[in-house]
Amino acid sequence: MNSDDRNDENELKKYQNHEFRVSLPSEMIDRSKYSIWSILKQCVDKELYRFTIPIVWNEPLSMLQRLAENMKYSNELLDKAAEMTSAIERMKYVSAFLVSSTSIHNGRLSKPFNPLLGETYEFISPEKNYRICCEQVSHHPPISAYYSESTLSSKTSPKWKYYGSVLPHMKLNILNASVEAIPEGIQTVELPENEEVYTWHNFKVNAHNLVIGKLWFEHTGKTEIINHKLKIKCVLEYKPYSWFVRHMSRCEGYILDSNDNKVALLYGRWDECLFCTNNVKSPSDFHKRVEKILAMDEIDYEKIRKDKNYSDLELLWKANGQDKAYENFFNFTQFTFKLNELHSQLRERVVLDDENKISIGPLPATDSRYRPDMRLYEKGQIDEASNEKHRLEEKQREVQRKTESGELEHWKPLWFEKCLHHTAPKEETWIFNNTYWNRNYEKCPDIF
Ligand SMILES: CC(C)CCC[C@@H](C)[C@H]1CC[C@H]2[C@@H]3CC=C4C[C@@H](O)CC[C@]4(C)[C@H]3CC[C@]12C
Repeated sequence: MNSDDRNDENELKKYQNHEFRVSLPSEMIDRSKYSIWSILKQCVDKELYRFTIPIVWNEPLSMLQRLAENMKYSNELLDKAAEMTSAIERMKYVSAFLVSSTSIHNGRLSKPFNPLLGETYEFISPEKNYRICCEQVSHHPPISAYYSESTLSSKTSPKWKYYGSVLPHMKLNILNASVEAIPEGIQTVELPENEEVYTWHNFKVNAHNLVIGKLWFEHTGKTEIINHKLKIKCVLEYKPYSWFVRHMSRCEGYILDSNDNKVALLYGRWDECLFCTNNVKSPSDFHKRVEKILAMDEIDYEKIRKDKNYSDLELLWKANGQDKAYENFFNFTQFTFKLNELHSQLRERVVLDDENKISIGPLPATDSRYRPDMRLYEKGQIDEASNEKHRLEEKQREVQRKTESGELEHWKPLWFEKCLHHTAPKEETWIFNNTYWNRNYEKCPDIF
């Protein structure tokens, strides 16, 4: 072993043992003086991304980092999906993964920073069992693409892949003072060992009470997860809050086999837990029994497992109750704090993992963690952050002008390519070209 190897080993240990920060450098400021409505109401019939919303309504993360957050329960649920021997069971865990990814955004009443064109973000889980790479591939309209994979492999390919793109259309509803964000774009999970491809579209998000009262967000709508190989489907619905029923965040659904027969029922809360039963005879009885569980002050999952009234119930997913949200820190959790931390191993050098497969750092200059405006905002330097944000947007506009006048070549994303989806008919998507992890950043643009 030469000294370089030893150094690598030490660096890797440092990465693995790195104690991530447990809060942000500064608490968020009081927003009550900044009316968001006075700005939003000018945006009727226009796409909201064309308007500058005061920076105090932002959270110190970019949309790319928000997408990386969807990974929080991936090793629990996608690993499990990949391990199941029955396709119906696999579908259950892919569905639970979608629900778990919604839970992460609960209570996050701020707008993430709009990524600059060419901005990237990578996150390798500290346990090193998955990695994700995101890129802002279009500016107007804003499109963020992401690709993630398990770094555990089954034979030669990763155990699972999860990728897609998001274009958040924001629509304003003047009458009830709400904003609706409709994410366009197809999301895919692949389980290579079973040669299965699952796709779906994300739920929309409604922001209520923008004028008076307490701002709150709600995910609603219906979606279908399709296993294209076996034609198995899961239909999932997030119910809007209704004053009459007074139920929040309810999520219900069912799984259909290839002959369109219901083979399983799902019910739960997208911010808390998801239950399932194979007894499809009486959905209303199933819903009632789960409602009883949800009504408990503190759900005792251990007790439920042993209770014979619930013997047919399967708990597919529950939120990690220990990871509490910090109200003074934009409702971030401990997991969220990690996302924008720029620790030395990410900055300085290449570190290889035990099998010399995964290199950790250095980051390209386009990584969201290097965004100066977000860094200032995180420290509570609001005015400086706002000026920097303005400077970056101006810089981006200048490049755009030069592109339009032909002075500069048209920008092509570096790590993703737009094409037709290989499995879902007629859908356009962005596919990862698998070159990012070679860490050759020569072509990275200067955006910050
Ligand atoms: C008026 C202001 C405060 C409105 C802010 C709207 C914000 C909260 C909206 C706009 C776009 C939305 C995002 C659109 C798409 C996705 C992808 C999905 O997989 C998880 C939710 C997520 C990440 C949404 C989270 C909430 C979101 C960021």
